[in-house]
Amino acid sequence: MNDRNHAVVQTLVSAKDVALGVVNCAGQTLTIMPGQVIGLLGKNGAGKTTLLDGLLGYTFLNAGEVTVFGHNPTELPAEVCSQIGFVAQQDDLMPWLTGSEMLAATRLFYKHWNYDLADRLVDRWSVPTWQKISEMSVGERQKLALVAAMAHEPQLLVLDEPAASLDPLARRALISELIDIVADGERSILLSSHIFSDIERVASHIWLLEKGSITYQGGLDELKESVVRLHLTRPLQVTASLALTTRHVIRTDISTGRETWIIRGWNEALAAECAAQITSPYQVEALGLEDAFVEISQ
Ligand SMILES: Nc1ncnc2c1ncn2[C@@H]1O[C@H](COP(=O)(O)OP(=O)(O)OP(=O)(O)O)[C@@H](O)[C@H]1O
Repeated sequence: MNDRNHAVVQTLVSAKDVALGVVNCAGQTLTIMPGQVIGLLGKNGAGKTTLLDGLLGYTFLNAGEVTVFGHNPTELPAEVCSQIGFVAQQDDLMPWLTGSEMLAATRLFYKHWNYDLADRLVDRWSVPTWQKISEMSVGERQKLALVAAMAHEPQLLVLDEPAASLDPLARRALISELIDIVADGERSILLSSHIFSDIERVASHIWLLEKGSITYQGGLDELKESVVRLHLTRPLQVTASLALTTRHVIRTDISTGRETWIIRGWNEALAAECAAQITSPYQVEALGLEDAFVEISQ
């Protein structure tokens, strides 16, 4: 097998030039590789759910091409479907079944079902499996949907805001399960969430969706390091023009005696330019993921 074939086999999901609904990723290729945990971030209405639906073949694309395990996602063979676990933002559980009946029905679709894992998750999350789904709370339904998506140990787990209705204990349990899932480097997770502390705990990579377009695809740490606040003392004294730096300033706050630049694309070259040319005191403030997202999205 040559390197090119090897790369194709290894890529779990590839999405090129995808357009559907508000999503327009013309000129962009998104990939999910084994072992990656991708946090999909974006404001309300950015198109996260739309993109996930397109990647999994639940919605037809207007343009572009997606492959999932090398197949068109609208025509996935059964053995590929069994390698995918999905929890939708709004669950589609059958309300007339009890939790146990629902899990029993779900496992009929899979050759592999880890009974111990399902029992452990039900126990850990105190899912009332004897109750009818229609009588469960929103959080209990979300936990049941997670058990159903995880018990067949899929190679690709796709979660659309999986923790939105979970209490902090259940959320922590979910994150530790997700960390265990990817520990062997073989399985991958794509999850959208507005809970940035969760994303920071579990994600290796980030897809940042802004108004339907991916504006960042890369490592979590690299994203955090690329957005800084530069706090400058006024009046600002520079020895030459800061052409490179100022091109990357996305916002400026000015108050008495202080000036703050929000810089996107911070790197060694910009740091060196500032160090060489700004003679008045200044500090560089590194940001957490949530602050970086807020600054980028304003
Ligand atoms: N069923 C639908 N019918 C018509 N338009 C829709 C539908 N679902 C989504 N949209 C449109 O697509 C846009 C993106 O919605 P989507 O659910 O993908 O956003 P999102 O990033 O997941 O948002 P949120 O963070 O609020 O879940 C919405 O603003 C809406 O205009």
